[in-house]
Amino acid sequence: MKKKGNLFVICGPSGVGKGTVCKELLKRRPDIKLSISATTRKKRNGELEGVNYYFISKENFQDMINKDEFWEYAEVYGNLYGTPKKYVLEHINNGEDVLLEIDIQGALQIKEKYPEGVFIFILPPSMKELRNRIVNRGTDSKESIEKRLKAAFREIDFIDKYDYYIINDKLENSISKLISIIEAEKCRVKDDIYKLIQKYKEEAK
Ligand SMILES: Nc1nc2c(ncn2[C@@H]2O[C@H](COP(=O)(O)OP(=O)(O)O)[C@@H](O)[C@H]2O)c(=O)[nH]1
Ligand SMILES: Nc1ncnc2c1ncn2[C@@H]1O[C@H](COP(=O)(O)OP(=O)(O)O)[C@@H](O)[C@H]1O
Repeated sequence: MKKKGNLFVICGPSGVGKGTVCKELLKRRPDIKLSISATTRKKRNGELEGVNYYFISKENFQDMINKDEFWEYAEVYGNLYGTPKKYVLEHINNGEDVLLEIDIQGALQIKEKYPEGVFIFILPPSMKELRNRIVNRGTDSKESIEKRLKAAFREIDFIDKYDYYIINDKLENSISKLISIIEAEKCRVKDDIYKLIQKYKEEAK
């Protein structure tokens, strides 16, 4: 059986820089596969279909739920978001590492189904800076910003569900930390190590 790839799940409050960190990571590590989620949220200026999300109608989203095509899905800030199951499982089973950028409700569902996933929480340097980042991004209404900031406190309370945290202060440092986590996980002693040990034993015969 082929060695499975790792699953990395990135979470954190809106505006903390998850998208920015993931984008930068993938530039440096094109070997990592990013799962593109489906959402019923409206496309923001500059976002692209099939790059940021698959932007679909509520009816199509429901259709995907009915066909059991999501690995997880949740309602976040009034819109539906889901991880298409096929892409993720195909790549993991093919030995490739997969990155998910999802909310806490989704992360908890994945943790149930796939506890060997690596759960990483991105924290802001301060709540003041978090607000600045959401405001300066310029993509959200005042109401949407308040919704996101309130949710930030609720999400932070789940920190004990995660394996790692990264304070996204300087982007460069955050990327280095994330790459260190990814590399460390590749060296974790897991079931597949026994096959290698067996091979060593065979060689020594
Ligand atoms: N459960 C779940 N959450 C998702 C998925 N895709 C994105 N999200 C989360 O939905 C939230 C809103 O994302 P988005 O609309 O891009 O807004 P932003 O976080 O303000 O940039 C974020 O917490 C994302 O991590 C998904 O497939 N499943
Ligand atoms: N390390 C950082 N330092 C300063 N600004 C950042 C950093 N990371 C991201 N940003 C900025 O913060 C804003 C929110 O980032 P974004 O990636 O959209 O967050 P999220 O995906 O978590 O909602 C963007 O304007 C982005 O350029």
